[in-house]
Amino acid sequence: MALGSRSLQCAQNHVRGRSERGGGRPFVASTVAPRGRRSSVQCSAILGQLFKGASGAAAGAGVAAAAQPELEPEFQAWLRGQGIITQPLVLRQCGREGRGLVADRPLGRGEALLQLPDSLLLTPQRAAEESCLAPLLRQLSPAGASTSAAGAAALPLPEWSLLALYLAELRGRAAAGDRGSRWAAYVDMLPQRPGTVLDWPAKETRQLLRGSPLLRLADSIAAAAAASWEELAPLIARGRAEGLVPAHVSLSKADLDWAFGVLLSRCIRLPGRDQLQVLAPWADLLNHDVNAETGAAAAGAAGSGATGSGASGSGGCHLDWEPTARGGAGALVLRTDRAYAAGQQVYVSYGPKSSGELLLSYGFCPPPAANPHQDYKLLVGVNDSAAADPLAALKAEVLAKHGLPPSLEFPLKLEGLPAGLLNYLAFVEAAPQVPQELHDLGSLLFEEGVFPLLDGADTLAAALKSLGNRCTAALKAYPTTMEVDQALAAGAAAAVVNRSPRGPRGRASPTAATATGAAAAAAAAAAATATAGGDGLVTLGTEDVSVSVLREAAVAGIRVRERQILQRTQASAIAQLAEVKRAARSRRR
Ligand SMILES: C[S@@+](CC[C@H](N)C(=O)[O-])C[C@H]1O[C@@H](n2cnc3c(N)ncnc32)[C@H](O)[C@@H]1O
Repeated sequence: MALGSRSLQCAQNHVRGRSERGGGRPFVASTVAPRGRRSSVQCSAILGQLFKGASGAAAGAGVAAAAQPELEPEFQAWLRGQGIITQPLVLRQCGREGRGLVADRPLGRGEALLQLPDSLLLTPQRAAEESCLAPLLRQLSPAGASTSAAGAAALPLPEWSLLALYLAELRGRAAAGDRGSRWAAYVDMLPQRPGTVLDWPAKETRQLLRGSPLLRLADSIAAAAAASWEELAPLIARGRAEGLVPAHVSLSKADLDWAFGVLLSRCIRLPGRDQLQVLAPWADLLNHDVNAETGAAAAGAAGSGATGSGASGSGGCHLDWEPTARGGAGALVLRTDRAYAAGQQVYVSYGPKSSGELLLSYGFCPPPAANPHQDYKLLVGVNDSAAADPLAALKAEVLAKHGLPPSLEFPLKLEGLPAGLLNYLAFVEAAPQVPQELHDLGSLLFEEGVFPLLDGADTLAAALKSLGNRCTAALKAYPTTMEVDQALAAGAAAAVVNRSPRGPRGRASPTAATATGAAAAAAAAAAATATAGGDGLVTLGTEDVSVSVLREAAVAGIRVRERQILQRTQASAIAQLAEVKRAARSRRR
């Protein structure tokens, strides 16, 4: 097994992406309707949105482009007023995905479909300049300033905070009927509830994600939003005290929370402009294709950030800033990755994200079994196994020497072990009698890809044993069993679909809606806890209840897949360990 520093570098890049996401970012469009009773058809629509995946998003799925009333007419008129030609794409309702952009004539590969000039990008710089707090933002000391990712002017606050602050202000103005901003028509078409994890009740988040590595992601998203609020709250208070904030603009925490959700699910990062993060009206109506090639253009940002990097595979157009477009003035350009027939929806990729990552950052959950990016992110670090590893500091030092952090997330998949995992584990688990041997061990593992004997013990065997143990512990950490999760995933979905369409508070028996026996009983019990009725029946009387039940079902489906990945990894570690031991025995003979 020769895994060298290159493969470890790949793993490191992966983690770096995640921590960037944790740094905060944007977005989710939700078709969730306002509070109130909803019909089974509406519930099914929400269900469809959460579980969206293989069917509608498959490249090639057609959306009738025949004459239909124009969607978001005011927004589209505003775009036209700005000189934007939206053809040959038309805005359509695309079923479970909400609004989306559809070809209205056959498109060739590599065609430029959309060219947004800089003036139509809501950039952090622009947000700072147009904010009602601009005088304060200008005064912020250069010491506290950060340089924009685009390397342009120094920004007084992080990009995400500036965009959120201005979005929240725009929302307040819109709510008060103030149409003075030039972004008013854009803000009007943004979803009221982006549907990201920031919309989930905190207690529910912890309960739902217990045992899953997704809890770390949820925590990092919440922490980024909280940090941003901490940063903005005193500024807003000062602006209010100085009379800078118009009386009708609340700039409340709720407004900011909404803005964080919008950014998490809609912000776009532009590699062609040094990773500048922007909101791009119209371009942010592109939906995600789970089958698009890794690294394809992305609308959406969360974490690894919506990127507009090159799309080479199917099902993902390329979206990025092209400096030579518009006669050298530059523009955000969408290019087709292949030919499209009239009526086909055009997709981008939001990045190689697991269904859980999509659920938390964008509010929809493709079936995990159909998502090629589904994984279980195993966290491995020098301090995570033994509370007091006397060699921890030295290990961190050696890891740093090899360009590696003291802890790393490795994406376990059904298909096999991530590159570099065993090398990293072998190092983390090592306990040499002579500590300085860690230096040589690091060089062998990370530079040469060799697993040496350490004090007579096989370091590869130690890594495999550790991996098996970690999978066992991870499997035990889930609060539910596989059987219950399978029933929950199937049962809540069926409960919604089977709900009687008659009567605003129709009920469906979870027993009828789910599997039989113990699994059905478990689903019934779980469903009962999610309803106000307490009579063991699923009552989908309000949006919150139904969304909560559906979320539970989506997360249960994710847990099922995570468990399958852990079980297969565990079995593989055990089999490889047996092989290593057999080989050692035969060498001794
Ligand atoms: C950048 S917006 C795309 C436009 C969005 N459909 C709208 O109506 O505003 C991202 C949001 O679109 C929806 N979305 C995108 N791709 C999807 C997919 N494959 N399945 C279900 N929903 C999707 C999610 O609500 C997501 O938060």
